[in-house]
Amino acid sequence: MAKERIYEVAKELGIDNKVVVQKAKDLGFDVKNHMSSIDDAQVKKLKGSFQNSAPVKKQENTAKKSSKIKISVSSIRKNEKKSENKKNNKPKKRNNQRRHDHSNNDQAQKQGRSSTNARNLLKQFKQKQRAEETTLNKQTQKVKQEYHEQLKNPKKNTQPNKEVKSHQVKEKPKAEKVEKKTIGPKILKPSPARFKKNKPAENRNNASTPRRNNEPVVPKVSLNEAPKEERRNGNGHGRNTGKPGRKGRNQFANSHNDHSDRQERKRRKNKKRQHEQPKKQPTKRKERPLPETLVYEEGMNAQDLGKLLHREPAEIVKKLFMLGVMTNQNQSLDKDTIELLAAEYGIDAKQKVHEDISDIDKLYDKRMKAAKESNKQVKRPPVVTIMGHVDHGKTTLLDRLRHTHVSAHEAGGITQKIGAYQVRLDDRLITFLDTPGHAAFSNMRARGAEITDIVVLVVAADDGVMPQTIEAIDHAKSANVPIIVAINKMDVPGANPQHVTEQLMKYGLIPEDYGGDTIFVKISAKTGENVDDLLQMILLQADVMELKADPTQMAIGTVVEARLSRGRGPVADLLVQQGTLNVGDPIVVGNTFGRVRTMTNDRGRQVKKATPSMPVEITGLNDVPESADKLVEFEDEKTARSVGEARAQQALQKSRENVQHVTLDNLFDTMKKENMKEVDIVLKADVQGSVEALQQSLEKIEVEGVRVNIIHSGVGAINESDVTLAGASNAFIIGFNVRPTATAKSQAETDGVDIRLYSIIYKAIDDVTSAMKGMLEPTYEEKVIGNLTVRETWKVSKVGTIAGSFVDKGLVKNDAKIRVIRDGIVKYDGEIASLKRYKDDVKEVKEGNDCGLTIKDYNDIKIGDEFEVYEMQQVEPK
Ligand SMILES: Nc1nc2c(ncn2[C@@H]2O[C@H](COP(=O)(O)OP(=O)(O)OP(=O)(O)O)[C@@H](O)[C@H]2O)c(=O)[nH]1
Repeated sequence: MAKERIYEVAKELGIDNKVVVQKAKDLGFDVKNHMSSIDDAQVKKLKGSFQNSAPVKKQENTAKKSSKIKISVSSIRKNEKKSENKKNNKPKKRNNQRRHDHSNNDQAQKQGRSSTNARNLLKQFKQKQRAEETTLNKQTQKVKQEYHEQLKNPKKNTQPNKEVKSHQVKEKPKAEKVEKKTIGPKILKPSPARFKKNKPAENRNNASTPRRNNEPVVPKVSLNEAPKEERRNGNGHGRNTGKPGRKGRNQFANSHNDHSDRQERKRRKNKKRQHEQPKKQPTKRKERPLPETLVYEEGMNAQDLGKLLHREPAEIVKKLFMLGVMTNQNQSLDKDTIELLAAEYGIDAKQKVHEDISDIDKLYDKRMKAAKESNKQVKRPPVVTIMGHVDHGKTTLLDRLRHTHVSAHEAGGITQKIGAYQVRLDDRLITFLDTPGHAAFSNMRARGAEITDIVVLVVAADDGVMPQTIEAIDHAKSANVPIIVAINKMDVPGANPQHVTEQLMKYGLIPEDYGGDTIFVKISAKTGENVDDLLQMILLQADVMELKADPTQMAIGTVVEARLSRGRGPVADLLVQQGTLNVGDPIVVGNTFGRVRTMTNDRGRQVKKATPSMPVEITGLNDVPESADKLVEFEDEKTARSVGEARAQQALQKSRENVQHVTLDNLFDTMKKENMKEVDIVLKADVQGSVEALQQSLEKIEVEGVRVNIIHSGVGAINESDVTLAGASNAFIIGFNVRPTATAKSQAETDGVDIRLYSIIYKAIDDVTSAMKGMLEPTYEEKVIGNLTVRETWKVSKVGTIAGSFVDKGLVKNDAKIRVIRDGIVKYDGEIASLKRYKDDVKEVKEGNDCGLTIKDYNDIKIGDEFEVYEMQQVEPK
């Protein structure tokens, strides 16, 4: 049996689905909605039931349609009404009339007239609608004309009628928009596409008429086309009032909806995609082979080790668990555990050695060593220091060299005081340090700078060997620097070079003529006699020493002098020792850092680079370094900065700590700690005989392979030079029947140099021997500080006997020692346990006061006992 669905029946009848469904339900059919099916009989019955009512429905529909039209028309009229003056009641009446007609029609529909009537009715409505449209157009035309007039004469028509005003209000935004678009030179013609899309009617109208500036083209169009637009838009059948605000709101709502819809769609899509795609399994780390050696750092955790071993941290944790170490991935592991783990994996473990880049001394030494092993080494100029006794002609010699051998060869060269300068001889350079004397030399040495290759010892031929000559010899020897003797003032009539030579031979400087290896040159700094020979000899000595450097590596050097310049900031005169220093290089100098900003040579010329042994003055450091500070070039400024800052911090820390020099007291410990093979001593005595006697005795001392080495000995008071030398050589000073000068004493205190003074030779020898054997015990002496008498005693349980005493003489201290004397016999010798004055614990009680005291482990105190209070005081060795 054929079945039909309700909606099919409704379609056939031209009736609304809902009505048909309801009817079917009324007829008792089992239907739920318009999709429910009914059999033929039911179809017939249903259709039959609509025999009479169907036309009514159709009529209803028509009525609905007409009502829609009516709404449309009424809404237009409503708009119109707004724009028109409300005083005009005529249209209202007409409307009322129409409404009346319409209600009549409705009534007729309700009374169930035929479909023909309905169609007629519809026709009537359409006619009316057209008629109304015509009226509306006429009115619009009128408004348009008024609007034109107003635009042409805006001032004249200051009081437009309400109708016009209403239209203006309605169209204002558009008009403004257009005016903005059309006025002014910058206005561009709107794109045809957009124009067409937004205002098709306008486009059509404007096609024939050329547009002029300020011509209200758009208002004309919009006014004309407004109703058409409304219809065309079909926005709620004329419900579009044309109000920009509302339209805007709708647009916003729509766009908002669009946006949220889009988001919603996107979200759903993503969700779907997520759903579709099976969850990605975490990719398993590729199994890579274990390293041969595990280079670890203490404190690494399972994650760090996992990275090194190419294993999952979880696996490491598991392995450790199996080894009995309970840990998690982030827990730091100790050395043993890491090595155990490495053993479990069957690989070697090696702890990473941290290189402290802030230790520039190490870096300096490393580069120095690398340069010496380099095959890119080239000859470098020797660095010379001139030493000698006062007034023997050091400065004169330096000046002569500077003026003759610098100016003569370098055009326009006037030497600059930059701590060092270079002289030229036969196209070879020699660098002279501009600070003569052994003090500066030893100061540099004391600070670890050994920049001098050759010492020129100036001895005046008319004066001979003097104390400072000897000091200079000792300083040079101590630094292992070869000496070239320049016997000066040869022009002076009383010059006796032979005598000088003989004197110097006593100090181990044997000329080649006498079978030695020391070069002697007889010169006159004043006249310049043989000065070239001296230079030749220096170069010869340099050749013997094979002084070379590698200019290709990163630069290292040493500061000769440094100062703060007013306009240029910190300035350092330095000597490049290895590599080449360039302008712009990041450097660390001592505890300062920076970039080489400018570089000036000894002739005051700006240079771009400095090669080995070349003295230059540089700027660009953040602070003033000290002389003898080391310069080390770095790859980048960042590292240089961090190293410099770290060093400055360390220096600050160090300055707070006391630097310990070798003293007789710590000699044994130092010997053991520093694995010393020689104990260096500076020896000073009142007479040469004592010096020799002491020197011989001291040099005979030998304790477990360690010997005494007298680095300098002399007659006279201990002076600053002795202290400097001792400080630089980590030696101590022995003075026999001599005293240090005031300045030497204070310098020794500052530098921590130990000075021992003796008047008995064997005592000095004993002390040194004992110190070397580690047996030099400090000597103590008993010193009685007070006497007391016991006047009262109290026995207190847990405390013992308290002796109420009176201080007869001196004082009593709570940490002093005490003797109990009864009838002249010492009854007990011990320590004070507590000391009180009244009820308070006190540190000391002075003469004429009462006090209460207890004695450690002794309670047999009686009234009338005497106490002798004493201290053990260290006695300075005499
Ligand atoms: N006749 C003569 N006089 C010289 C010679 N060399 C130096 N003099 C003089 O000796 C004096 C001292 O010379 P300096 O060069 O100042 O001696 P110095 O060693 O530098 O002295 P200090 O700086 O005090 O350590 C000056 O008057 C010089 O003119 C020389 O070769 N012949």
